Amino acid sequence: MIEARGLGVARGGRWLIRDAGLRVARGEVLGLIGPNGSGKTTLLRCLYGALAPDAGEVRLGGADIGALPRREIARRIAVVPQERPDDSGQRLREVVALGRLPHRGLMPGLGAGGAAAAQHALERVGLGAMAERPFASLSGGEAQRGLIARALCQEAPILLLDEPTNHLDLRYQHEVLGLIRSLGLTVVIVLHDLNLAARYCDRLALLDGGQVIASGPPEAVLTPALLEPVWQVSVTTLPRRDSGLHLIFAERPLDGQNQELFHAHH
Ligand SMILES: Nc1ncnc2c1ncn2[C@@H]1O[C@H](COP(=O)(O)OP(=O)(O)OP(=O)(O)O)[C@@H](O)[C@H]1O
Repeated sequence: MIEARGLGVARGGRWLIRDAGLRVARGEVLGLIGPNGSGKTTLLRCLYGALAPDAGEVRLGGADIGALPRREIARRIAVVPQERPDDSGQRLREVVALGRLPHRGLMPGLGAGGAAAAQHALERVGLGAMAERPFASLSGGEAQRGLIARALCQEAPILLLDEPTNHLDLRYQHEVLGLIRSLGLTVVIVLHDLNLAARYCDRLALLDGGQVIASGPPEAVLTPALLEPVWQVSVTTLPRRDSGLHLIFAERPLDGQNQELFHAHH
């Protein structure tokens, strides 16, 4: 449904992304993982046409995204970016309702359907009671959930998210990722927390130095052999009771304390 082939982005004589390829099937949740500066945001921006690649192409439903009008892309792809929008004194419900823009006709005004969609999206992220709050007054986590509500309100079949759990406490990390999974959308999500990636993604793509160095199901990508050279930490994988795996990190090769923790789980 969305596919990148041979993507390259160059800046200042350096490839930020090099020969990157990925394919996301309909209804699949793909996690983009990789260390700081590995090119995750750059790749994501190419996927929604915000950045034109210097090599390769992104295909959306078979068409080159570079040839599609912005409004058409917005009907098909909703984005939760890393940065908060510039504050223009809007209330939360107004920011969320902006998600309806690609569905509006030429007539101004949101209409009752749009207002109901905004309220419904706010309730899904647990912010139903805060609709009238100025967006600027929200905490980091509330604002983040507000931007997710804006994307849900857009009702696009593809959802791209850049570190959506950044400001969220533990409860909302799981609630929001559980919600995203339950929507049945095609999702590409940048995640720093590899345990969340293991739990909520169908497949992972591992970026390092602008290249996709591994991709596949979490069990195939989250291995000590792949992760340790990339992050320069020691990695231990533990099976989870409910299937899947859990990772433990240490600065050095396993010391006595981590060995004890490991054995306590077995
Ligand atoms: N316009 C630009 N000009 C030069 N270098 C850039 C530009 N934009 C990004 N970069 C560099 O490209 C590399 C990849 O950046 P990117 O933001 O895609 O990484 P990331 O994996 O999302 O990182 P993080 O985990 O820190 O958010 C970084 O080294 C960054 O400094």
